[in-house]
Amino acid sequence: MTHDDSTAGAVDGPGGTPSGPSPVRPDPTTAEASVRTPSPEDAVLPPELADAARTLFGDRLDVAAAYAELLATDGVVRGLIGPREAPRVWDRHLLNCAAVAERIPQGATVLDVGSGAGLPGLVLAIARPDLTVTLIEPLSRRTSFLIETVERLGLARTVRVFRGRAEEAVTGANGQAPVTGDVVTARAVAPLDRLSTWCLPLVVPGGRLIALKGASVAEEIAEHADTVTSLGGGTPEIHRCGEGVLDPPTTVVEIVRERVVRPARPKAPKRSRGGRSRRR
Ligand SMILES: C[S@@+](CC[C@H](N)C(=O)[O-])C[C@H]1O[C@@H](n2cnc3c(N)ncnc32)[C@H](O)[C@@H]1O
Repeated sequence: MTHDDSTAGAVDGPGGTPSGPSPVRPDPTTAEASVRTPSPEDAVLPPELADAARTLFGDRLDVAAAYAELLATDGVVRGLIGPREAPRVWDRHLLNCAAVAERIPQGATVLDVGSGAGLPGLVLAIARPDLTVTLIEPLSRRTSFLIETVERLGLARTVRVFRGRAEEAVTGANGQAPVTGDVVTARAVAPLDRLSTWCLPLVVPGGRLIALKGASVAEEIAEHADTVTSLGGGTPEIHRCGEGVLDPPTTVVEIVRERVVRPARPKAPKRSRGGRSRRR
């Protein structure tokens, strides 16, 4: 496959996109589907998803459709999503991500860590023009696509791209100022312990991390609850977004940043008096 590790991994990885093919499209796992030339037709909204798309995007549906087309064509050619994902852009990517908008307060500042091709950050910016969104992504091939897509979709007023890792975004890097957000989102980036370590420092106190997760979210929470607490996070809560609109709804875990915990400073090596070793 020509695509890189990003969004193909998102489907099977810890990010929790729903499994299974779309109900009416031809099976995209066939060899034929994977070698086809990317076509704008792949991005046409399937009729059975039209109601959900209208509900989630409202009068921004035309912008969402333009993004779907960019993902299914340019995004595939540039290796940002796998060719098998092209016919699934609406259900597995756009609608899955747009459902999360219901968890985000009006006018919030949102940071999307590990955006890849813009998921979920760009989708949220499309669905919710009241949000100010920063897409945080370290890989240049992906940030180039993101910057161009933001321009092409006319989103430059509300969306910016931070090129770097989440850990760098806390302090600022490469001439870019540090960023914080009321809400930090992530899909398919890392397990909850690592994700909390990277993302909670980016959340303003009282704000929240919203991570899109899959079916095993409860086990993941049980495994990493202590780490989350040690980082100042509150009790992780599971929510289902888009209930009655999407089948299945999108599962998220939310963690409020309740306390500000500074990272532990590494211990200085013990020095003996007079600079000499106590051992003889
Ligand atoms: C599997 S992809 C998921 C992309 C997108 N969120 C999606 O759902 O399609 C993981 C992304 O996280 C990015 N990433 C990995 N570690 C990161 C870090 N420490 N800070 C920011 N982004 C990171 C990678 O470059 C990659 O684009």
